Amino acid sequence: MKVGYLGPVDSFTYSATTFLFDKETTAAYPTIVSCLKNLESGNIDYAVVPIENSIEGTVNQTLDFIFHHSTHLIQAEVILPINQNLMVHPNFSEEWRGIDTVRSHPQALAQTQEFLSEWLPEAKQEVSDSTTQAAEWLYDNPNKKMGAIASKEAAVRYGLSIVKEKIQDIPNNQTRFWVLGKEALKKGSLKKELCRQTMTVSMKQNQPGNLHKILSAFSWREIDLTKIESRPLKTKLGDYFFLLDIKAKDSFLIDSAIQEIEALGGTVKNFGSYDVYLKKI
Ligand SMILES: O=C(O)C(=O)C[C@]1(C(=O)O)C=C[C@@H](O)C=C1
Repeated sequence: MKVGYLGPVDSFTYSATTFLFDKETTAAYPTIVSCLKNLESGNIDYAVVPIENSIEGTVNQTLDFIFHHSTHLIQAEVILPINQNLMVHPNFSEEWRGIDTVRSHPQALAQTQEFLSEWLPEAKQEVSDSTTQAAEWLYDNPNKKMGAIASKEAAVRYGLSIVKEKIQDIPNNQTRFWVLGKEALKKGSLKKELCRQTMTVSMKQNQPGNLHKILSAFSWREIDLTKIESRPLKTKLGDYFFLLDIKAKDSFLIDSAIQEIEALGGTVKNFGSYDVYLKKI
């Protein structure tokens, strides 16, 4: 079995991956899309990718790829506490306030905007494919007056100095990661938090009451929606699909809600029913 993830080693996605899988089975990919494409082409059996953060919200790259291209289902979810750290090359640990650029994954930059605007208001913000990739870049460029935002583990791996820890805008920062694959994945040894089902719904055209009709199919059956979000369909301005997360209890009730939505002209795409696991620090 081979499990792909957004790497390199010590990215937050790596931490979510090794919570469920042996390190020996894992393979790092440089971007979310390359990881998901390798799943589609059969080079790996599962892909682990971030989907949502408590500060910055949905990871659109992940959602869009799954909606438009994926033939796999979500088989599990891991929720991970996320502590972001500002690190520099040890050459600059005394004068870190003078760094002119901070690099990280866009999600990590977004999670630390309050810190950056207070402590490094003049520094440029540059994006990297993952937090660890930014740390690796600092290691490769010891003479640049730059900082990276990444995990503690990444700082240790690349011999960088953490100058401020836990710099995310809220203390209880968490990210959800989805494990996609063809085969069901049950981790009997781990306590699951809940079962979730995720689907998208799109309606043929914008008509009054469309969203109300979708929601009422769930509400009168007392099905608990935990998230709803709209994303562009990428057809033309004003066309959207809706992403729905549901607390999965009774699959018969959910199936009948889907039938009702389809009878109303909606197109439903099932992303999967899966167990959710919480990793504690
Ligand atoms: O860059 C990483 O380390 C990742 O695993 C990606 C990612 C994300 O895309 O949300 C994962 C968790 C954090 O929210 C920040 C970055």
